[in-house]
Amino acid sequence: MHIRVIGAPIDLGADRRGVDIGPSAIRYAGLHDHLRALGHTVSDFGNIHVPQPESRPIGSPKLKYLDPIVEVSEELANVVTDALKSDQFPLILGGDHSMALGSISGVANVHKNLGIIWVDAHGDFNIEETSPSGNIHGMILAALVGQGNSRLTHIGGWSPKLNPENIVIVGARDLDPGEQDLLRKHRVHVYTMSDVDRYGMSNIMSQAIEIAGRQDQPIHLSLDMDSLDPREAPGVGTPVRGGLSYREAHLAMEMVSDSKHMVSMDVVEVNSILDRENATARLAVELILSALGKKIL
Ligand SMILES: NC(=[NH2+])NCCC[C@H](N)C(=O)O
Ligand SMILES: [Mn+2]
Ligand SMILES: [Mn+2]
Repeated sequence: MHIRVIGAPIDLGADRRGVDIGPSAIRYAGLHDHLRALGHTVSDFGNIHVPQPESRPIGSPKLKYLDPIVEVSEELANVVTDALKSDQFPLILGGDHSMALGSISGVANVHKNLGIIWVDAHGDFNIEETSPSGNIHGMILAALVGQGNSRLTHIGGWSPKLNPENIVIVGARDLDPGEQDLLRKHRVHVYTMSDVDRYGMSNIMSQAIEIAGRQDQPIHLSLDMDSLDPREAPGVGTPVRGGLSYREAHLAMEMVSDSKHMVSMDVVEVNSILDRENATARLAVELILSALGKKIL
């Protein structure tokens, strides 16, 4: 496979600075060499341009940095669409999760019935009215199904990008009250950490792949590193206790790889300022490799 690495050093969607270094930290952890050792060819687009928060007004406290986030999303969507049209597999490195608005919009330009596996402690299904923070990284999935501010929903001039019934969230353990109502109302499939505890990751992922990949649908995998337990992934801005174990996360990635449905992937929320000796970035590389075909034997 030809993998196109695309950096999205965005921290406009989250409160804490440090995720803007994520793409660099993940590259520094040896991403390209490891991918090549797996037999892939790799090219690197570099990073898309993201304005510094200090250089732009924050705007409404309910939708912080809306203008620059929309600009970045438009650009990222185009870069991702171009990669897919050149038969390349886009691997997008964040940045906070707001970058998935651009990446998934770009994939949706090419794949009309797209399934999503969203591995995350959070639902990222808030709208302006339900968000406790005004941080846009917590609103991205809702925007992609056409809910919320019309500038977020209409990246590329069209909406909705996703059918909520094609979305599966795995690893959820911190959902805001209004966000829970929205997830139920739109019938998004949510596997919480208690589901993972009860049924095991193997069962959960078989179901997730069946739902997101039904009728041979392509799957986009969005991996938020805060899905992992903070003991494994300390370098994230919004850590929540009780997350995925090291092996549960690897198994999830291995099963997505085996499904052969995945057409694109993002890895987000690596916060290098909060990380310990790049451990979270190194774990991100390991999980990318499992998702892209690495086998123990
Ligand atoms: N991508 C993330 N880490 N999202 C965290 C979202 C936290 C919270 N639900 C909010 O809306 O602010
Ligand atoms: Mn997230
Ligand atoms: Mn999260």
